[in-house]
Amino acid sequence: MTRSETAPSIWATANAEDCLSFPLATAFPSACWLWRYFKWWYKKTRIEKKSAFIDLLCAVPLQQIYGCPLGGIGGGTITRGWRGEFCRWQLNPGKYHYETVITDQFTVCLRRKGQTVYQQVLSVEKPSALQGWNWGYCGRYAFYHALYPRAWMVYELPGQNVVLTCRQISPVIPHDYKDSSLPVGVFIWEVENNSEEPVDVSIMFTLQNGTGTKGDGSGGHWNEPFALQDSGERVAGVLLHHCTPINPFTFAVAAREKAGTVITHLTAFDPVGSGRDVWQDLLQDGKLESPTGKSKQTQKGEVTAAAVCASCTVPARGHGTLELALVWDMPRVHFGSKERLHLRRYTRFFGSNGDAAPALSHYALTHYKEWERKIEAWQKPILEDSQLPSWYKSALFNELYFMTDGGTIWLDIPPDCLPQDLQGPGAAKLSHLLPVLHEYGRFAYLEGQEYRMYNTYDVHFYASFALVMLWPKLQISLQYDIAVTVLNEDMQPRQYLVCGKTAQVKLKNVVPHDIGDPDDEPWQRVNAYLMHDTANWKDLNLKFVLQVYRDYYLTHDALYLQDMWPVCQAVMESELKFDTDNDGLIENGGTADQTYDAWVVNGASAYCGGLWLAAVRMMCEMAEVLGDTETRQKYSAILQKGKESFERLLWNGKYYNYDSSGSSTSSSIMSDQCAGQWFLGACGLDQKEVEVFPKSHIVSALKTIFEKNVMSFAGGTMGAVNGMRPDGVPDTSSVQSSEVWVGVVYALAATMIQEGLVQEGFHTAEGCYRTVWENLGMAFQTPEAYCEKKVYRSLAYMRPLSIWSMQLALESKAHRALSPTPPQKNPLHP
Ligand SMILES: C[C@H](CCC(=O)O)[C@H]1CC[C@H]2[C@@H]3[C@H](O)C[C@@H]4C[C@H](O[C@@H]5O[C@H](CO)[C@@H](O)[C@H](O)[C@H]5O)CC[C@]4(C)[C@H]3CC[C@]12C
Repeated sequence: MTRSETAPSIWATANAEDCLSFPLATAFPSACWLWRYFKWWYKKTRIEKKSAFIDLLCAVPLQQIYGCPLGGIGGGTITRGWRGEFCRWQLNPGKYHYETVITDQFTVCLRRKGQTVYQQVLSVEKPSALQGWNWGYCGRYAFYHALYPRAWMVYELPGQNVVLTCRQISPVIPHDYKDSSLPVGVFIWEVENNSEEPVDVSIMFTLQNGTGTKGDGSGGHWNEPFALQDSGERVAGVLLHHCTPINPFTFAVAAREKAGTVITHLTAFDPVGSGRDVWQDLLQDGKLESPTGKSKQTQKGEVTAAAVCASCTVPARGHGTLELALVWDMPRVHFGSKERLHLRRYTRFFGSNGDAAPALSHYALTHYKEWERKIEAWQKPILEDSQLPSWYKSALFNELYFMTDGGTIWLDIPPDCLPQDLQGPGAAKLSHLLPVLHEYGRFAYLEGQEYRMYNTYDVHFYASFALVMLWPKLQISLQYDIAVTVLNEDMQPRQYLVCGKTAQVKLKNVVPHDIGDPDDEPWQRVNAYLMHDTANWKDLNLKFVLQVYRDYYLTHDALYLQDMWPVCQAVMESELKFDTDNDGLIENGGTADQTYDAWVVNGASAYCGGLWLAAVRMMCEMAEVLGDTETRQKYSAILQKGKESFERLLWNGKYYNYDSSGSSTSSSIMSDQCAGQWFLGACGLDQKEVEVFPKSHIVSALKTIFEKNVMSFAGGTMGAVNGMRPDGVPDTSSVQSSEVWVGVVYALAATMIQEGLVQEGFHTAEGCYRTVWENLGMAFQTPEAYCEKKVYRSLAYMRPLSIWSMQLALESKAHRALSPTPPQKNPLHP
């Protein structure tokens, strides 16, 4: 199959064998750390029989096969490959299973003058299973395009003068909090008959009862046909009940019946056998037998599948449409601990009894046109902007796949059920917590498919732009959840793996690293990350304050600001303790005590010091809005002192030094040194009258980064390396200083755009996009990091969602150009 180069689409060339996942050997010289990790890993995986939240001994193998995932937000996802396969499954929240289920296919049957003339599985595979089917479609006649949340597959049927286009649509719609939560995807097949005679066209959708795991053969699964008529619209298909003890679910394969369209089915067939029965059934008359009644329950060791077929006649030189859908209804979920039952968001609209698959199918097939209209209205202005390069349009929308395919869960919190973690003292202090959670639910996504922690906060800081710009209520809800955990503590002691010291899991008045592991009980037990004790991290608290103000600026939600204000004060009080010499600037502690968790930083630092000053500035701003004069005065004084210290300790005439420790790498050029300015700019707090960092210094630092970290690295074609020595050689003092972090690069590009270095910003970001989506073939699995020489780390990662901050920067610039208004005007609410 060919992936068309017509932008925006995706294209991959690299061989998986050329690429190395993060080699464990890079963890040396810390043999003690390795030993502690191994002991912990052994206990977790071999004794407790659970999986490790980061499994360094068992990385996910790179497969350059992925395309656009199916499904809305937080109801589970099924990713299809660009060859059309169903290959990545996340139905149990936050847990991935990477397996192509060969039974899951679309097959086309063409009939002319009452004779079947062509019947073909639309797959290039030639598997050993289902030998009775006609496999091996010639990939040269197929084309794939993806622009999330939609994808298009075009099949030119050889020798038939017929072209099929399958439009795959998932309900991922900005500012929509209902349809966006639905666990559905539709496949709209457009048939173009370019021949001089009519043709009968059938599209058969086959699906295995299960996701390709051992559970498919555990017995007790069964299928049944269904039809649902409502408001004059009828859909029909087969339900596949997957009856596991934990998180049972029902698939529906469905099609829309309308004048001229016939829907037929086969309730059950054996996907492990030759498949001849189903093949012959279709071949005979382009329809399936359509038996009534339920199938038998499967026996242990037996697997079952079903088929649904939609058929119509397309006139000579005419056009026809067949509409199919896939639905998965897993309304009630347990996380790995199995302690509590949770309801998914969509149960609010479709019930939680596990019988919603017919209604969901009906809804999807009768609403997809509206979804398409809304998606088009959202994407069109960006796609039609001739100033923007094609690669950017592809990157902006396609990186959004992680919003659903980040192990995402969106829970409903009904008014009559209060989760235990909301019954503590923290929750009581937040007056609008419950109204927000009841109205918009609870949202969590993984740090990465390989780093299984929900809402990793130092990383979400970057990704949060996508959430606040597209689903602001989910960002507000997430922030409320973080605020609750700030006010709570977990006194359980545990040993941290990197330093070996024992300390409690969570301190009061500090922001947690993450909200928990989906294989445990997230929200109830936070801080799944046990590499470092993050109570000492310097960035987490600041990132909370920065997001609170940014969210307020973009949403104008005054109740949110009021609720968050005491929490901001509490975390800033904790943070003030890190200003050990009382110079108005915090100091790092000589460990890797921030998001670069393997890059040691000591004393004042450009990254954390810059975030600190930005947060102090925002404290002044919030105090002003809330009329808290005392606090404003307190933080204004700190800001004055801190600004002076920052410039004195770190400014070297060209850029801000990495840190002030005077070590051999203190003068390294960090690509992320302007992170504080990035947030200030996003909130309109970068104007001359209110600037924290002198404009000339920021511009000079960004130009230096562009010259050194971008243009002197890999010929300027791979984005910005995290750390560069002033002589143009990457800083190899730590594993992470010589990496490129895709999400950091997109944030850097946004900062450049904010500061008027627009060409530089696009050039910088383009390097990452082309490296990941084109050269490394990592479409729909953008990693956290890669090195110059084809080493990558942590596939399918949260941080690259920061690309949406580039979009915010562009919108702000356009808004300012149109109306040079006073500072602090918000582009989302002009
Ligand atoms: C302990 C080693 C250092 C030994 C020494 O200096 O003597 C560490 C060297 C490399 C580390 C691993 C590597 O950095 C990748 C993983 C990072 C992961 O943390 C998440 O990743 C984000 C950064 O990419 C971070 O922002 C986020 O907050 C984290 O959740 C933790 C596991 C790593 C495998 C890490 C483990 C320690 C090293 C081996």
